[in-house]
Amino acid sequence: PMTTVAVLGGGIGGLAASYYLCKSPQVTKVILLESSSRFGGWLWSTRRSDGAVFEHGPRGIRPAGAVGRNTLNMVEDLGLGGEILPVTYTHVASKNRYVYVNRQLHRMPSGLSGLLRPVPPFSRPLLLSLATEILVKKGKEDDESIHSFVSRRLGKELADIAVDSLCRGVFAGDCRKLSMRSCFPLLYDAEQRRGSLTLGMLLGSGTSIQESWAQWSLSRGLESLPESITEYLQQSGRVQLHREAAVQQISPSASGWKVSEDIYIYIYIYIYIYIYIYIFNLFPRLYSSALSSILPSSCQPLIQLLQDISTVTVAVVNLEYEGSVLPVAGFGHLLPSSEDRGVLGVVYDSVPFPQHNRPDGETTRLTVMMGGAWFQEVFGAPEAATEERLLARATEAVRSHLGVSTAPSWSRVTLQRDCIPQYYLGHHRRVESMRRFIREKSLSLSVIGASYDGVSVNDVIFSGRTAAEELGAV
Ligand SMILES: Cc1cc2nc3c(=O)[nH]c(=O)nc-3n(C[C@H](O)[C@H](O)[C@H](O)COP(=O)(O)OP(=O)(O)OC[C@H]3O[C@@H](n4cnc5c(N)ncnc54)[C@H](O)[C@@H]3O)c2cc1C
Ligand SMILES: C=Cc1c2[nH]c(c1C)Cc1[nH]c(c(CCC(=O)O)c1C)Cc1[nH]c(c(C)c1CCC(=O)O)Cc1[nH]c(c(C)c1C=C)C2
Repeated sequence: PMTTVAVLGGGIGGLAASYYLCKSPQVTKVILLESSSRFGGWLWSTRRSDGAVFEHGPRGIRPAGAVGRNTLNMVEDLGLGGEILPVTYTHVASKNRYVYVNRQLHRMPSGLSGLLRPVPPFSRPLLLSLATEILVKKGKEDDESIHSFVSRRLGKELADIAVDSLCRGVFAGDCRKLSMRSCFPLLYDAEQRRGSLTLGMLLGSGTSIQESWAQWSLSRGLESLPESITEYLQQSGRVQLHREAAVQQISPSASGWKVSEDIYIYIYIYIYIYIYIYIFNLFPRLYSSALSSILPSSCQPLIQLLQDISTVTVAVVNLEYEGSVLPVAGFGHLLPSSEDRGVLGVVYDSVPFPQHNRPDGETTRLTVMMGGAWFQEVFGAPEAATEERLLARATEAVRSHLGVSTAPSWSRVTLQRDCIPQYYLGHHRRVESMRRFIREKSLSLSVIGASYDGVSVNDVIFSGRTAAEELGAV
């Protein structure tokens, strides 16, 4: 049957779902409703008039695996191939990874020598941890925190320092609460299937082809991606794009869903209500809680499950310094929660992407990420946090971690509220129950976006594709 599909939310997930849907002969019309004045959600870049580019959301996309290849195919299809800025595995930004521990920057162990001898801040050679890991018995729990899983298999020190900081650099979250199974499904599977992470890594999953890029960006910033998808959708002639169209309520009707937002759109959508309308929820700024607030009370169990997925707030502080000020080269450094609860890490944007520097003259661009699961504890309520205070804390971190005592020549503070969903223990069961409820009630609804099956840009785009495929599209 020919269908009209409503996509709620024009973040990268909603745009990707619309992109795949509009390629399907089965879908006659797509209506994309975005509450804010721009599409792209967290993909948000500042392009200064002098040519410098700063990212306030994601800054590097990793091309590995099927989800990574999928995004690159989309990028090529959109004609953005010529704008890709790749960072190879041999680039210093890929080879050098740092943690700031005991008031010092430490390069993370790498290569053979890094495996064989202990490298501070670690007291054991990594090889020893990996070798003994093979002998550790498989866990019996259905779900386990990342910290507990890694302490059990690789030792407490790696869990406290390396994994604690890694989780802050990906989820801005607390590895003692995050679920191993939902956050790192490949490693969880390695234990389940091979009984060991080391063996799992050595034997491989059999599918990954070694790629030469560690990550990539786009010459005018990652926001070019949602911009290009929007253009593509406009040109397709099959997608109606609406900005400033916040969905307030959706309710089931005999033939699909009734979608209501502000008056103008309400009337507009109403015309299409008698056609079968599928609703894709694309993850709202308020994430799962935004979907829960627009669902009817007949969906109470679903509303509850959605509300149980929490999110964290991150303060993103972009800084520009005159001259080449960094004492080290790498992608950036992370801090374990034992070192500083408020500052998650610092990205050395100029190292992987010097093309985004101001073209005339030498500058260094850095981004300090703060808060996350510790936001409230350190900075208080997000609405009360002032830009001045966040900026002062960020420049102080750059001074003490990297020895840069000059003041930045340019800065921008963005408070990204509720920006990263947290997959706490039991997350997989919540998502399963949600999908079961939708199936059992035969609701023509798909839930996609960062709240469910992965938080990276690649995962979110792939979830849009999967939902479109389930509708017979693609
Ligand atoms: C600071 C930061 C850094 C990141 N870094 C990386 C990185 O380096 N690499 C990486 O892969 N990923 C990164 N991510 C993750 C990635 O950017 C996000 O997970 C992804 O962009 C989420 O996309 P989404 O479409 O699910 O949600 P969103 O981007 O939140 O989109 C949802 C959209 O729905 C709209 N909306 C909300 N409510 C309604 C309503 N009622 N009606 C209509 N519209 C509504 C919102 O305005 C929004 O535009 C980062 C995220 C953040 C915040
Ligand atoms: C959802 C939010 C994400 C943030 N970054 C990523 C996502 C999906 C992508 C990402 N960032 C890092 C990894 C680890 C794996 C790897 O290959 O290194 C992934 C998948 C690590 C990282 N993130 C930041 C830094 C400085 C690093 C260390 C890099 C390295 O060791 O090479 C910066 C940073 N990005 C995010 C946050 C919250 C953050 C905090 C400092 C968001």
